[in-house]
Amino acid sequence: MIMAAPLPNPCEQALAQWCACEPSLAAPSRMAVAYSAGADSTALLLAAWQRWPDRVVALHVHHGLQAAADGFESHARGFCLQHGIELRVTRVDAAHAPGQSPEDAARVMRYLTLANMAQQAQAACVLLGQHADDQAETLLLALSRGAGLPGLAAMPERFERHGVWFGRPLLALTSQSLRDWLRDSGHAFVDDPSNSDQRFTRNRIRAVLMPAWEACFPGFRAMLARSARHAAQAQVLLDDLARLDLAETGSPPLIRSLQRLTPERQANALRHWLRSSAGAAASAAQLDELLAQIAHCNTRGHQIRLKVATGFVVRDGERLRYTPPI
Ligand SMILES: Nc1ncnc2c1ncn2[C@@H]1O[C@H](COP(=O)(O)OP(=O)(O)OP(=O)(O)O)[C@@H](O)[C@H]1O
Repeated sequence: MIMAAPLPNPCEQALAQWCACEPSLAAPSRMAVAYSAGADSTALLLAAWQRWPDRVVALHVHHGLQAAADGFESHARGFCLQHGIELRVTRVDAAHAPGQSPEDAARVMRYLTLANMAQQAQAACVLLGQHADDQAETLLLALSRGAGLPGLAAMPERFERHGVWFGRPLLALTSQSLRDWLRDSGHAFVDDPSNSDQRFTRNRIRAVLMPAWEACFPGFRAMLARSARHAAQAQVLLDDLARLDLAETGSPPLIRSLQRLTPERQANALRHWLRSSAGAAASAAQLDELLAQIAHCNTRGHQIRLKVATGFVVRDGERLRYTPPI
């Protein structure tokens, strides 16, 4: 009897291509995979384990608040035991701040926890399982919220957070291709029940918008990914321009120097200053108001005090200053 050859895991090629752009990861001493026990990170974990058999560590974050979290952890333990993959688990309880959604709080806590675990494991990088559908959803979500370029750039293939490198090697693969491979190869994974909860905007985009786009524009995911890359490139240029302008205005910026820039360049420089010095994201309305205040700041007595993010931008003599919340 002729045995069918095992199907190749599509993540293996995607991982090889991603690594080819990362010469520093040609021979990592340790590599971490953020493993939720869901479909995507399961396929990714198996590809990473195939590539670096003795150097992969799976990192699982147990979200204590979620009812199904115990089940995810026990599945993750069983799966890693079965394959001889080292697994590390950390339990977190991410309480959300007023005005912050529970999902955002959980995401922020997850990245911090993954970074800490990766440092303890001395891993060169943490690989994440987001794919082309996630990227398309992120872009559609950004468009629906009127996002600027940083939002339209969607998710980068690599980024640094909390002193640790994170990578997304699967951004060109569709969710369906990963699930088909897992099913055909007989690998088990868990489905997070909250992924089908229609109260979440992202889930409505997945259930309603994505099939409609696919019906009108087959293969639209690759096109959206291309748009996101264009936006990311343009954002790099805007960041370069902001750094040049802030070198002229000083940081914190001199009000008179800001006034010499066009309003668009002022807004770009201020956004960059607030983000890089205080981690503060100004809304479009807040920036408009700040630009109007700067334009009218022509006398010694002109005060500026504007709420931006959770703190205030104030006039401090000749300069602006950001005061974070106490
Ligand atoms: N609890 C967790 N522990 C470790 N990593 C996680 C966890 N939740 C998510 N991740 C990582 O973040 C990526 C994106 O998270 P997201 O919530 O979109 O995925 P998921 O549906 O929970 O899981 P998967 O992407 O594996 O199907 C995952 O692919 C995985 O790499």
